Amino acid sequence: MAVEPASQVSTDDIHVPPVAVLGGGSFGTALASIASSGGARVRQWMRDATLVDHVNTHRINHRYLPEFRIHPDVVASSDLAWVLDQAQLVLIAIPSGGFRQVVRQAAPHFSDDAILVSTTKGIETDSFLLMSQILEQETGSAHIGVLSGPNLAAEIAQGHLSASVIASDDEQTRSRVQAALSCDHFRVYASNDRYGVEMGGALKNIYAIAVGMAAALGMGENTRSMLMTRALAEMSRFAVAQGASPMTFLGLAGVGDLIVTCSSNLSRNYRVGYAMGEGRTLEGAIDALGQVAEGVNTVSLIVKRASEENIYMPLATGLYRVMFEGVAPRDMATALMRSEQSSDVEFTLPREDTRRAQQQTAARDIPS
Ligand SMILES: NC(=O)C1=CN([C@@H]2O[C@H](COP(=O)(O)OP(=O)(O)OC[C@H]3O[C@@H](n4cnc5c(N)ncnc54)[C@H](OP(=O)(O)O)[C@@H]3O)[C@@H](O)[C@H]2O)C=CC1
Ligand SMILES: O=C(CO)COP(=O)(O)O
Repeated sequence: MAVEPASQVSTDDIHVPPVAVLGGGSFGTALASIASSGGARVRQWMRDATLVDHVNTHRINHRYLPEFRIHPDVVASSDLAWVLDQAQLVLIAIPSGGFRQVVRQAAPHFSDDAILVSTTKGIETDSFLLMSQILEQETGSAHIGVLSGPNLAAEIAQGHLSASVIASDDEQTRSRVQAALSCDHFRVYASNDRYGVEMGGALKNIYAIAVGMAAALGMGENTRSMLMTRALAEMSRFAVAQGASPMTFLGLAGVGDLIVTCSSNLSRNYRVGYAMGEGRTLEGAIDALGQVAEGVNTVSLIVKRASEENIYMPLATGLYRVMFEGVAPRDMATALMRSEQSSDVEFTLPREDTRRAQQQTAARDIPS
């Protein structure tokens, strides 16, 4: 059970709506302190009672964010009903594998009209649903949003200036989250493309694995740039085919998040790729990480869906074959470099136009 610090007991004079954070990992921990710094009553749920005691006693989440001093007013608890009591904003930072189960447990305790926000960058395996769609299914709430952007938890914890996107069709959700999470070092932008923002967050993890692998193999900066730019083309091609706005991929939740996860050793997805590039097996890389890298599951789901819907995703497909079918990364790189010529920005020169031009050239070149 939670231990309430003295500063938490009297919150009657605080008019900022109470916040609940579900998840005791690195991102949930960073977000709880941000919300608390804005003056909200913040309660953070984590399932492990030992970690709860440690957080409340030492103000450190030694398991997930050991260098970070948690805001004095955040109270951790493993009592879900108590954490959610009167909460007007609920931030859910649970990996996609456990997301639905936690939402099901929590749903009976959500306050009427509470704003429910997923911060999770993954896809549910069996249903291919994004986390906000699970929230919709499980609660029927009209106040659902997604928070996504270039937000390495460890950097937020260090106070580095960072920005994110709250995406929702619901204006109240957007403005309440902007108010609750904005502070001197964290800035929240708004979007109404919930699907695009959420899909961007899930997809970029795939390419962080690919770039991590290429880095371990000694790639140059030209290579990194090529991979990231073509990754952006693939991500937007896939998401737009599913209904997202292409413009979203120009923003923080698209190219912004892609840049940070493909550039930093703090990204767990990048680290899985790097470990595989050094010669570890996938299982070895995951074990060495000891945390969730959502991209490992996402790449399988996306490659399957892209194949079913005939969406051209050579990088994701190549990565899948390296990760799960034992193809050597260098052989895959060569195959990709030698594959069919394509257009640069497909929204200006569609791939079909390039292909047609190639066919015409080939026909013209055939000697009669
Ligand atoms: N870390 C980051 O930099 C960022 C992460 N995200 C996203 O946030 C999501 C959460 O990530 P993050 O906080 O980093 O995760 P971590 O891996 O740091 O921690 C995961 C947390 O979720 C808990 N958890 C896992 N499964 C369950 C379950 N079935 N029931 C209850 N609790 C569970 C874990 O509890 P236990 O310790 O008991 O296993 C732990 O508290 C991910 O989808 C990630 O993509 C988004 C932006 C940045
Ligand atoms: O999403 C993230 C940063 O925006 C965190 O990425 P990882 O899950 O790869 O650590």
